[in-house]
Amino acid sequence: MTNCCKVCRNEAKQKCSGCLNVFYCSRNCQISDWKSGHKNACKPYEVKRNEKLGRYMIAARDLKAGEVLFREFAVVHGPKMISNPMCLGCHKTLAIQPHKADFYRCSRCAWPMCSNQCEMLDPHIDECKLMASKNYKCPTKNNQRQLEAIYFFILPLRFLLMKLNQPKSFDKILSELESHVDERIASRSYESHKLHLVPFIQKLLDPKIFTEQLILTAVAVLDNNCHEVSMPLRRIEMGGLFLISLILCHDCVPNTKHYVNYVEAETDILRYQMTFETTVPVKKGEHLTTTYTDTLKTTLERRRHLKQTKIFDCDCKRCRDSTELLTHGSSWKCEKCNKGLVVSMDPLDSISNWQCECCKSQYSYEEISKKLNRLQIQLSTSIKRNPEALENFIRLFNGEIYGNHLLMIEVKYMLCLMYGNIFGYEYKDLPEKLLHRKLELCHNLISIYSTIDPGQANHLQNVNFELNCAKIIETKLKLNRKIINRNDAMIAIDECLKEIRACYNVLVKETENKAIMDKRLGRIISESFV
Ligand SMILES: C[S@@+](CC[C@H](N)C(=O)[O-])C[C@H]1O[C@@H](n2cnc3c(N)ncnc32)[C@H](O)[C@@H]1O
Repeated sequence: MTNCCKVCRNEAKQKCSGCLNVFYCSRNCQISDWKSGHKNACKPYEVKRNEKLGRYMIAARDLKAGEVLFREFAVVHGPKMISNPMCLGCHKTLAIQPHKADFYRCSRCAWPMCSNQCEMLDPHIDECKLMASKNYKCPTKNNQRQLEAIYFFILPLRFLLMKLNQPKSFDKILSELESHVDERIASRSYESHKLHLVPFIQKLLDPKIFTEQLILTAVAVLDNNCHEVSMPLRRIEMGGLFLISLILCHDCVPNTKHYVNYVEAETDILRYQMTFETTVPVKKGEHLTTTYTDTLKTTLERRRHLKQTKIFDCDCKRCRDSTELLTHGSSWKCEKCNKGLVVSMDPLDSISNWQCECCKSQYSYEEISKKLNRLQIQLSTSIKRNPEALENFIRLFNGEIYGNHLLMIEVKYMLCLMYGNIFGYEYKDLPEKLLHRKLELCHNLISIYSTIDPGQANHLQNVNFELNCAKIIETKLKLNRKIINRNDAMIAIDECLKEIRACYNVLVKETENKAIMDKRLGRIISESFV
């Protein structure tokens, strides 16, 4: 069957490379269609709506792993409610310089800043003028906790200022975005916003326009829809409202990932660019999903977090399955028979009993929660930078929790990154026993991550990178012992380097990772000469 040009209906051989949905006979026809509307239609996703999810996204065509779905900038961004001291101009985390008594402070509103250049940056100018006009000066706080609390109103204020500067956009956002404001009324944070945030904002903005209800709804919209903008190397830690990104619905096994890159632009507001891309192939019509929580936490923790922050009960395939898709990521070992695994009798009911799959003994929800808390505290007090302490943790609790329990997996991930890389455990110093331990950890982690956060997701790529590094070292050992010949060793090492480069290419799309990844790649390349 021949294809017709979308513009002139002549025979056409070239497909639009963006959406792969339309054909053109010539570049001229493609350009004219782009200008007359294809620019907006040419997207790899479509937005749909249903009763349960509100708006959500589906794939507009078959998508490969690693395809960019969209890139966008935040409409508003700024410090989280509790924030490290940060510059309100460039948003870098601040520390008081040695031998100085205080931060540099904005000459008009007295907020901590990097320097006078940051005073004039875009997101700060409007709030600065407003605060100066109301004679409001940032209070000087001495201890860290007080300092962290002073930022609570900045992001809501920036969002509310849109009502004055871009009223149509603000009203559209407020009416379109889900806030679950009515369900938030019973929460502690709602009460705190009502008591502290509303009166504060109303001192700065006209209470006749900025009513209590408007302010509380705006904050609920932020709480329900903001993404984190986290760039540790740039010392950036804040929140942002990304209007396309927020449409993706949640799944505890997502098929996309996202990252924020810093893009040079004229105004500061354009600097933090969000990219969403697929991590696995997605068929046309399938939901595009993200995670609103941490995929590497247990079902109880993920569902509790989603209920508290996004006000819904997750019933995805992973949450519905008490074995978490056969990974047993939440399972305990039975104390009674010492044989079976203990799983929730109804994972969608957070207070249901748990039961041993083997001897059928039951455990209450309280018992299981207490155990989990105890182990979490124990882990947070283990010296996390020390492999011996982490191996001890595994030995100590091996009898209680299953080896694939996500708390164990967290510890194993730390160990897998440490062996071969940190001082005292670099490959040149690593005993063979620990090299084999690293290989074992990598295989174990890959089997779990491939199920719960598969494809091009960062944890899996990191572990695959590490696995192939360890395999190179193992190959060199075999060569030294003449277990394999030089030619076979070179072929095996080449295969590993191919895998390592593929992981590197995935991970460096997030430019924050580049410097670290370059170092990791450089180290293993220098180790791989035979
Ligand atoms: C960031 S918003 C997503 C976009 C939103 N649906 C809209 O129309 O603007 C998050 C909200 O979407 C809904 N949602 C997303 N994923 C869901 C899921 N897996 N199950 C139930 N509700 C979900 C919940 O109401 C949640 O509070």
